[in-house]
Amino acid sequence: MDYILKVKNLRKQFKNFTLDDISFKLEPGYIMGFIGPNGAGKSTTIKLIMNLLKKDGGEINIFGKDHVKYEKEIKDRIGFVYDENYYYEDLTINQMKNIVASFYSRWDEQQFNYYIKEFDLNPKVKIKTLSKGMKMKFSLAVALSHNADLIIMDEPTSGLDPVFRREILDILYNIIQDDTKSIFFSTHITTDLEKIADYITFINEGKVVFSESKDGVMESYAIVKGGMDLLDENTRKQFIGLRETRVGFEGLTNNLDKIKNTFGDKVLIEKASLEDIMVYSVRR
Ligand SMILES: Nc1ncnc2c1ncn2[C@@H]1O[C@H](COP(=O)(O)OP(=O)(O)OP(=O)(O)O)[C@@H](O)[C@H]1O
Repeated sequence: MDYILKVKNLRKQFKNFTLDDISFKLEPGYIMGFIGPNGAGKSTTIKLIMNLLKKDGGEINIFGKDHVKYEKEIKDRIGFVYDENYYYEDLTINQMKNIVASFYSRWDEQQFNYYIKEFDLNPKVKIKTLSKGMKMKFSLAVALSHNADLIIMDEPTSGLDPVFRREILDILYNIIQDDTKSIFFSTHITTDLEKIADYITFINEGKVVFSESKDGVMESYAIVKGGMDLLDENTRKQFIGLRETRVGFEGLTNNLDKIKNTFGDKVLIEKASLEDIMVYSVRR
């Protein structure tokens, strides 16, 4: 199997945080969402993949090659959107584009002009006058205009209105249709991932909780609702996370058979959303 992105046993140690043994793989033609609470290590992982930070251990292969040894060649094929973009604020969109375009061997001017128009950006205005959302649109236009085979984005939809977010999701979905390109992006907007992601990698406190197909995840987790009288020391342990109120409890499980055995039809079982899975897993 050829992977576009392969991260194996990745480690990075900061003074107060350790990214520990992170592994996941992404094949061509798929979208992987990268989720986790604030401070889980998502941006750190993305910076390590992009070699903006030096890893302490593990392997990162992109297009089958080591990401440091072949950095230049690899980055030519990556469309990167990052939350702290490093643009020259005094330049106009067009001037900045001319600089950025020179770094890419497969820059597509026509494509860029298409996106600038589509995203309602005026190429003559200075970067510093752009709103947060407009800057993100500019970054996206650049990332999508050099025929990248892998698009890596750190929270690309934060600060974007719902209409434009939907438009971006459609664009991303279209990009992977030829089965040769892949997209890896972090987000807190889990409903976006429910719409377009094929795989979900969930990290918490620097560790991978799971990295699986979205359908597999959505099938294996469920929300269980019932009366407080059903909970005791033993039954509590069957849940990944629990929320208790005066009227009853809601719990997350990934072992429905066991839950059905224990509670029979005394509980109500509902589908879990990605947000449920994240919230209950984090607040054990
Ligand atoms: N350069 C650094 N030096 C020391 N600690 C760092 C550094 N960069 C990040 N950290 C720490 O690493 C942890 C993970 O941060 P990171 O930015 O990767 O999280 P995140 O999952 O992207 O969070 P968010 O959702 O809030 O963006 C945090 O505790 C942060 O303080």
